[in-house]
Amino acid sequence: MDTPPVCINDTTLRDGEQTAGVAFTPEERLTIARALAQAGVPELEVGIPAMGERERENIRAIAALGLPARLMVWCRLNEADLRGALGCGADIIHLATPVSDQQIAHKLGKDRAWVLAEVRRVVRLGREWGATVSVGGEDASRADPDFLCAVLETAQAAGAVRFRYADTLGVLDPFATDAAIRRLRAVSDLDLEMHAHDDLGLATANTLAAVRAGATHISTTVNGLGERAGNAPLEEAVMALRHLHVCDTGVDPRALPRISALVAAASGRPVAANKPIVGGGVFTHEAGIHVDGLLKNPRNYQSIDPAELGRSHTLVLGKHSGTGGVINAYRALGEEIDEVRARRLLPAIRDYATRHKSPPGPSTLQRLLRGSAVDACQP
Ligand SMILES: CC(=O)SCCNC(=O)CCNC(=O)[C@H](O)C(C)(C)COP(=O)(O)OP(=O)(O)OC[C@H]1O[C@@H](n2cnc3c(N)ncnc32)[C@H](O)[C@@H]1OP(=O)(O)O
Ligand SMILES: O=C(O)CCC(=O)C(=O)O
Repeated sequence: MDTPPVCINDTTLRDGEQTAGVAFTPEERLTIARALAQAGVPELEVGIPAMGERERENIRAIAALGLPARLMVWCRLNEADLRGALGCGADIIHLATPVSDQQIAHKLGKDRAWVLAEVRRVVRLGREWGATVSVGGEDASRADPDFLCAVLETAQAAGAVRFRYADTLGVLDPFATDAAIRRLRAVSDLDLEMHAHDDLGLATANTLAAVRAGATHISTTVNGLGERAGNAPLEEAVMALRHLHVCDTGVDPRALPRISALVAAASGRPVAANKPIVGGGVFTHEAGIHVDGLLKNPRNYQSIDPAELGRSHTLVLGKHSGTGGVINAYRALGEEIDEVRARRLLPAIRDYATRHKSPPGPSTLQRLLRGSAVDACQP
């Protein structure tokens, strides 16, 4: 099923940097913003002006790059934050308010009527001051759906161009996401942004469900950085939309591994080997049956062609290897061995991999080959 194009709003430099313990230098922020824009990410959420003059300088420095991406800044829904955001050079000022009764009462000490009145007042003020305004519904996934519709209608009537639906605590599954976004879509044609968190490992799935249900924008972060378990990873969203929804986000997949490495270094958060799309091990194969299948035809065990990402398959030997993999590994070293010889080598290869917790390298393979030749001469 084709889905309409969706606009990625990458928030690595806002929610991503909110990961506890992560702080980018001003230079890292510029490098990350540049890399994302050059890769084709159309929109970047680049910071929180209310944090102070230094952060506003950081935001202005990104704006001064003149990148081919729209810039958004995050504000609380109040006049002071809005005022601080003006003059930062952002294209969109995002004004966020809690929308669940829990947060309205126990974080703000207010009520629903106050929230609606503030949406009306502060969004209008932003419009009067010449800003393009987006409204964020924090904790939308725990909010009363009827109230959420009222917030959306109020925001639109006041002149907001977008509503961000935040699953702030990552409590949705794709079915609940579908229902929630469809409900909003039914009452309003306002642009809708899905902002998913990964507390239950469902951020990417929920983001895709939101797109199917009519979301026009999605929040992502590189490597899934973000509060607690993080946000929907940019690399997963781009590749899942491309493969499952036949949706081209405009982001060049070949740029994703480099951006992932850049953000991993700048954040001090290494990427797990099995992290989808960008993990070091996600195109590496050891198991005999898989290696045999890949050697016969890569499509036997390939969902994503690693070449799409500028990557390639790597075959290694280990405890689960079969003779096909062993013959292939020795061929790569210029040694032609037959199946009998390969089978004779397997126990030593398995033993090595078990003891070292890593595949044998070329010199070890040569040594094992010489050892097996000696063994073969024994009576
Ligand atoms: C779900 C999210 O990711 S929201 C984004 C969260 N990001 C961050 O907090 C990172 C940046 N934050 C900061 O630098 C600081 O928290 C600041 C500058 C925004 C505010 O700092 P302080 O004024 O010292 O307040 P502090 O952080 O202690 O408390 C937050 C205040 O904002 C209020 N607040 C929280 N969300 C909102 C909102 N959407 N709209 C209006 N007020 C809000 C809280 O009620 C609290 O105010 P109170 O003390 O009057 O009750
Ligand atoms: O912009 C918003 O409203 C969402 C803020 C956020 O990061 C969240 O709720 O998870």
